[in-house]
Amino acid sequence: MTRGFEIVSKYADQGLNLPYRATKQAAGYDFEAATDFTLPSIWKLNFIKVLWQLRHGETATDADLDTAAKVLKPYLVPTGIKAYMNADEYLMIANRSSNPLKRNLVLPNGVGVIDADYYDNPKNEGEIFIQLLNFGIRDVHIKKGERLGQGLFMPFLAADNEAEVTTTRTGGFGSSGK
Ligand SMILES: O=c1ccn([C@H]2C[C@H](O)[C@@H](COP(=O)(O)OP(=O)(O)OP(=O)(O)O)O2)c(=O)[nH]1
Ligand SMILES: [Mg+2]
Repeated sequence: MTRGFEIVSKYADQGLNLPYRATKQAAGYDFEAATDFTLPSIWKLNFIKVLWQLRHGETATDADLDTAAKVLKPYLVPTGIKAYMNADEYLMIANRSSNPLKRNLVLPNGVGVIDADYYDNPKNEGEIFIQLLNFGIRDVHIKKGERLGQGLFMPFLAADNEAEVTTTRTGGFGSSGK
């Protein structure tokens, strides 16, 4: 076992496809969405707020801003996939170049880094999520099976004289603290 992909147990009977390379020499394994998913436009509420303000001369309340904040954030789109790899490797998640052009979707984290110790973590079994932000003016409806992004297995190097790291990964997305 060197590196590869598996389906997360809770998706076992959902007919998911493992990530795959679309052409002979493609570097990235394309990941599909595990479920239908809606990515709200980050502008929508802002437009409504501004129009409301222009028409009625009222400023937005804190409650309005809280509602807007729910939409103005990146979403974690589930893939139902986990990846195993050697200890000196990681899986880089990159956007598909067609996503910004065709669907106004960007990876707000630039690239995603899937650590080798994320695999089978106790919190979510190592499920990989693709973080996406919809900068278009309309909501984007993703269908199960649509390709969201690509994963590239990469080697990494460690620095000299590094203090021994003893912390075990328990999850992702801020699990190791601030
Ligand atoms: O696009 C991404 C990025 C990360 N992850 C998962 C795998 C990764 O191993 C873990 C932690 O990612 P990272 O170290 O980049 O985020 P963090 O904010 O430092 O979280 P943590 O404190 O859990 O390390 O979250 C994803 O599923 N998708
Ligand atoms: Mg981290």
